[in-house]
Amino acid sequence: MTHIPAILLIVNPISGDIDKDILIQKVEKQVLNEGKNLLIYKTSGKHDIQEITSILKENSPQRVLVAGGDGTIKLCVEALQKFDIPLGIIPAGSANGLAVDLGIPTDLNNAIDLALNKNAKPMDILKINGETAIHISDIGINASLVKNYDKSNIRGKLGYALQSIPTLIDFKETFRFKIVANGTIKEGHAMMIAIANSQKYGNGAVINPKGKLDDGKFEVLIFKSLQMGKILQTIFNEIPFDEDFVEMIATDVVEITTKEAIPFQIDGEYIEKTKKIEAKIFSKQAQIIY
Ligand SMILES: Nc1ncnc2c1ncn2[C@@H]1O[C@H](COP(=O)(O)OP(=O)(O)OP(=O)(O)O)[C@@H](O)[C@H]1O
Repeated sequence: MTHIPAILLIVNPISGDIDKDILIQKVEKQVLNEGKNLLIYKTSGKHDIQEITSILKENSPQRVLVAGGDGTIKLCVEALQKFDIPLGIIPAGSANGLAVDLGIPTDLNNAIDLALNKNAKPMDILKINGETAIHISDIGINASLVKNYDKSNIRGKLGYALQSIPTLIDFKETFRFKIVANGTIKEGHAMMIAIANSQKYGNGAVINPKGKLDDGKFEVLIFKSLQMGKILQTIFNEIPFDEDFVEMIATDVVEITTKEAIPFQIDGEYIEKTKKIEAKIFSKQAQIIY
């Protein structure tokens, strides 16, 4: 009996606002045209990593396609850790931070075509306080903005813009930090410290122009300035990144401690206030198609 190669499509039914039935039909059509089998797994939000792992073991798909936002991509990256299978991304979340950063097409047909046909490239993955991180994490003013946005009902760019007002009320002063990286210690005051392997937030704002996804290093970006307006304009992608205004440390491991507990987010998801962050890079842990 000849073996028919399989493609596994992992769909988050609740992420973003794309119609997932149409998405599945489009993927199905292309996969069948290529003479392959399509397996579909819809996430439930519970035990997804275990479920995906057993499908991978049983079916050894040629590639995995994920339709969801950063949270869904992250769980696929975790499930794929022990397998050498490429992961293609079909942006179907609300913000799609990593997909924007990787330049994945927003057009559904083009994204599917790329995910099914292009070769994968290795990508470094971060562990931050024990959590897998695939995009940009930070403490300070942006994490505070993410927290306020999560609590509000207005989505999208306007939602973020509106939350800049309560964020500025909450977050008026710099915080004291200590960074240990590359065998050196740096201390000072900052409005925000980001940990980034890639370059851009989901709105396209470049905050880490030197970020490379496969160099075994990530960047710690210290936004020291008290010019709050300029920081927010950078985050909102209204002004270009100004190197003079941000200090950058390239490293493979970092410990950041702060005097007080500071708002903290990983990949657009608010975690909690924290006083200590430990981050480490794991070189070329994922095979991503982009
Ligand atoms: N069937 C489901 N019901 C409820 N929650 C789910 C389900 N499937 C997945 N989830 C949850 O969805 C979250 C991931 O969503 P994801 O980040 O991919 O989308 P998003 O929030 O719309 O996009 P983005 O991160 O781009 O803003 C995870 O917390 C996961 O547990």
